[in-house]
Amino acid sequence: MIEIVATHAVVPVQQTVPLLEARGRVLASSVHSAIDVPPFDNSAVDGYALRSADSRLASLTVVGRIAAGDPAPDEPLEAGTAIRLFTGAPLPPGADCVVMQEDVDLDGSDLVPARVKSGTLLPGSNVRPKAQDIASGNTVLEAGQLLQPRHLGLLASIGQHSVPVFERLKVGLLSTGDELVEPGWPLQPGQIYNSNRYLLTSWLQSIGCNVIDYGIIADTPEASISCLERASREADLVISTGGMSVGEEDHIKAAVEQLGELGFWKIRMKPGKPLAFGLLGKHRKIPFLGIPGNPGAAFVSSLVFARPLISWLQGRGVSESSPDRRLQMLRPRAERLPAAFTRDKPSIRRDFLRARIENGRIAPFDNQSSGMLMSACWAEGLAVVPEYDSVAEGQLLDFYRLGSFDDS
Ligand SMILES: Nc1nc2c(c(=O)[nH]1)N[C@H]1C(S)=C(S)[C@@H](COP(=O)(O)OP(=O)(O)OC[C@H]3O[C@@H](n4cnc5c(N)ncnc54)[C@H](O)[C@@H]3O)O[C@H]1N2
Ligand code: MOO
Repeated sequence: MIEIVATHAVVPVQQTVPLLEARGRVLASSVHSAIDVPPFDNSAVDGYALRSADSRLASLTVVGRIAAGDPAPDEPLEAGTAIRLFTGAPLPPGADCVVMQEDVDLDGSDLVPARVKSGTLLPGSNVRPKAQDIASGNTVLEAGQLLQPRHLGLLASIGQHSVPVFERLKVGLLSTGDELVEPGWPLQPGQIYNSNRYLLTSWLQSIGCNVIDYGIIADTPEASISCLERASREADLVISTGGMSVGEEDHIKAAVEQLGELGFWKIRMKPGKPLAFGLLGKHRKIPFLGIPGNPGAAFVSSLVFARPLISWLQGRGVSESSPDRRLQMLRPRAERLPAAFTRDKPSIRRDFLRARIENGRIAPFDNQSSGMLMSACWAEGLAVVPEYDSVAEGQLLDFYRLGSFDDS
């Protein structure tokens, strides 16, 4: 899937946004620092700056005071003297260490290093040297980095007030199914509420996408073709839910074939079997992901398939040296944890169980029906039972915490 996308996808367009609007966006070009951080040698503690050789003296004379925010004095510190200073204050020239105030006594302007153990105050003690964190010219972040609060803090530390990011991915979302009704309306016999639209819209927004919501599309070939054709012009990625299976009312697959090409359909995964992937459009080809209608299947397949695809299209990891490395970086990380259950009958599909960790072991939700969302809300993650495998109690399985899909 990613190989096909990599062939057709274009690098997203860049824009510059203020730092406080950049959380969850993807950095469009690498950032180099124009300054040293910290910009000057400064004290790591509240105390007194001195020459380390003078720490053996019985007393030193305190000759001044430097607060954080003050400039360093011009004159070098003379032998036998010390300067009162505070955490973050610049080290005066001539001084090479700072003694903590708890380790000294003060007698008027005389400083007595009463509790300084011999040989412990050395050049550099309690000093944070200039450029300790970042040297001017260093690359601090690579293009393709997903910007989290810590990255914004780093960018602020080098004085950057705006940041180049890729434009938000536009995801066209459509729900199919004549049985679907929006929440807020009464249910008629045979109807159910459209939960996938809310699950997927809010999730897509939470991972930095702009959602173009096409609502509920009637189960007809005409409606499916017309909506997908429009979406292929307006969106960068189209996701549909429902209509992927084998019934006469399932028209999405045929519409994709007519408007572009179907890459694959059906996958040995549970839930999520009728998942489809394709490309829409004759000239500008945009990816299409058909997610099964069952809400539990929509939940699992959006994490397992849509998430890495979206990350790729968002430009994450563009600085990686090869597509394989990039893909590796975009994959969620699994933990290996023992099963608290047994399963005798192997399945021909890879099973993604909605599960919790209880006493360090994987405990799946009782009912794994793909029509259910209670299991998704109860779960802390997805446990993977490989295809053709039975499970013995204590057997180690891959467990993907739900957060691992979004933080990777
Ligand atoms: N004869 C076969 N029938 C089915 C097969 C199969 O292989 N052979 N596969 C089953 C599996 S597995 C799944 S998963 C579903 C997927 O079907 P579709 O993707 O075609 O989805 P629908 O038929 O439209 O709906 C399935 C189910 O989900 C409900 N649904 C649909 N959309 C929503 C929504 N937006 N919000 C809430 N619920 C939704 C719908 O009412 C159905 O109950 O097919 C099996 N059948
Ligand atoms: O693949 Mo379906 O999602 O098992 O119910």
